Amino acid sequence: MDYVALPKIELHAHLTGSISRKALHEVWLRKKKNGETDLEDPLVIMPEGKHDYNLETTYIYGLLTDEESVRYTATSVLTDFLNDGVCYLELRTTPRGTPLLTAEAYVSVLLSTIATFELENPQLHTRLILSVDRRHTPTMAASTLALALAHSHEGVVGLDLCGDPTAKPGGAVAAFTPVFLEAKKKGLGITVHFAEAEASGSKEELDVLLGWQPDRLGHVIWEDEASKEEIARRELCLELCLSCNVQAGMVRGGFEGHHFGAWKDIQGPKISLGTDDVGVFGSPLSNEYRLVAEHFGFDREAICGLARQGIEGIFGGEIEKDRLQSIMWE
Ligand SMILES: CNc1ncnc2c1ncn2[C@@H]1O[C@H](COP(=O)(O)O)[C@@H](O)[C@H]1O
Repeated sequence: MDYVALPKIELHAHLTGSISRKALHEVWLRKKKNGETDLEDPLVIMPEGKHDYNLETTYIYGLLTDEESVRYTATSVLTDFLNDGVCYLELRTTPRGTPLLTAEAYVSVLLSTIATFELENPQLHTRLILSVDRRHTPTMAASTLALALAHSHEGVVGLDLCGDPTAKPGGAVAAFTPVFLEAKKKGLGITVHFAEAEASGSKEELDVLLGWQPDRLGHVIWEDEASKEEIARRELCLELCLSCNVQAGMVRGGFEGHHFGAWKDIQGPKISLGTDDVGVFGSPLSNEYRLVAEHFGFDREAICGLARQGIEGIFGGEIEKDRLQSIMWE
C-alpha cells in the first residue's frame, strides 16, 4: 500500500519539533553568513538519533528569533506534511516573544504563512492550535487564550496543554482551569496531553483535565481504569504517537506493546495517529500508518478506516469534515 498517497489527517504535531534538521541548518547557514548567530550548527547539536525535545526546543527558540526564519521554517514544515500526503493538519505551537517579535506577531506570522501556503497548495488545509505550557503561570495561559480568541477567525481552532510532564504535578494544573473552561465556553476545541508520563498520570490531575471537557486527548499512557472507562463513555478522540512514544522510551514493549493495540479494540474512542515532533523523531505520518500495518496486522481497508477515524475529531468545522469525507480513501 502507498502510505504517502493515502490522504491523512495530522492532529498532534508541535510546530517547533516538526522542523527538519535540514531546514534548521539552512536558517543557521544564512544567519552565520550574515554574522547574526553564535550558535553551533544544528546538525552538530541535534545529530540523527538524538531525541530530547526540551533541549532541542531551547536551541531552536534561540535560532528562530525573526520573522524570516519563522516564516521559512513554518513553510518547510507545511511542505513536508504536504509531501507526505497530509490533507488536513492542525499544527500546535506555544506563542512566544523574541527580542525581534512579540508573541502576537509570532502568531500573526504563522497565520499569514499558512494562508499563503494554502493559496498555492489548496490540497492541504492547516489550522493552528495554541499551546499552554505546563510551566506557564495562569497569567501567561490567559494571554495565550486571548491570542487564540483574537485570531479564531483566521485559523486558530483550539487550545492545548503541553510541556514538561513533571511540572505542576498532583492536580496543580488546576491553576489553568478557568482558562480552559473559558476557552471551551468561547467555542475553541480543547486538547490536552493526558497521562503522557507517570508524573502527569495522577488521579487528581486526570480528574482536573477531564473536568475541562476536552474534545481530544494526546498520548493517554498512564491513565487509570476509571479514566479509561470515562474516555470510552465520552467517545473522545485519542491522538496516539507511536514512534515518539517508543523512541523516547515513554512506553515499554516496542511497537507491539504500544497502547494503540489496546485502544484499537475499545468501542467508543476514535484514534488519530500523530507524529508529535517529526523533526526530532524522524518518522513521518505515512510511516506511522506503515508501522500500524506491520505491527498490528492492519490491511488496506483497516488502514483507510483508521485514517478516517480522525475526521470527527478535527476542530476545523463541518464543511472541512465534509471535504475530508469525500477525499479520504474508504
Ligand atoms: C512527548 N512529546 C511532548 N510532550 C509534551 N510537550 C511537548 C512534546 N513535544 C513538544 N512539546 C512541547 O512543544 C514545545 C515546542 O514547540 P512549540 O514552541 O510549541 O512549537 C515544547 O516546549 C514542549 O512544551
